[in-house]
Amino acid sequence: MKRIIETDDAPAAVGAYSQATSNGSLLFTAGQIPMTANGDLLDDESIENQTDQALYNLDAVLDEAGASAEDILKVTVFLEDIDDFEAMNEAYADYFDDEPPARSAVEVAALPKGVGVEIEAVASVDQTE
Ligand SMILES: C=C(N)C(=O)O
Repeated sequence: MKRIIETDDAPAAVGAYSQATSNGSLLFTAGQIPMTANGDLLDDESIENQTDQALYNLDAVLDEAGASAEDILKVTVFLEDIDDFEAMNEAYADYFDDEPPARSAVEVAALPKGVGVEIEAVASVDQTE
C-alpha cells in the first residue's frame, strides 16, 4: 500500500508530486530544493547554503516518515553546474559524516525555480511506522 508523506516542516511541492511516498519498507523522497518551509527560495545563496537547505528539507521529510539520515540507502544530487561539485560535497559531507549512502551526482540542464541543487533519496523505513 502506498503511503503519502506530508509535512509542514519542509516546503510544499512546487508541482504535481508528493514530498515522499512509502510502501512501508522503502521511502522515496521527491527532489528537495533550497526552499524554506515558508516558501522562501535560496536560489541566490551559495551552493553550500543551498545544499544545507535541501538536506534540511530532506531531513524533515524523513522525520515525518519515521526515518533519519542513517536510513538512507541512495541519494541522487542534481547540480545545475557540475563545477559546484566540491562546494556541494563539502556541505553534504557534514550531513553524512559516517557510513554515507550510495550516491550519484549529476549535472542537469536546469532545475525548477532556477535553483543550483536538488537532492532526492531512497531510504529504508520501519514496516510498523
Ligand atoms: C522540485 C521537484 N522535486 C519537482 O519539481 O519535481
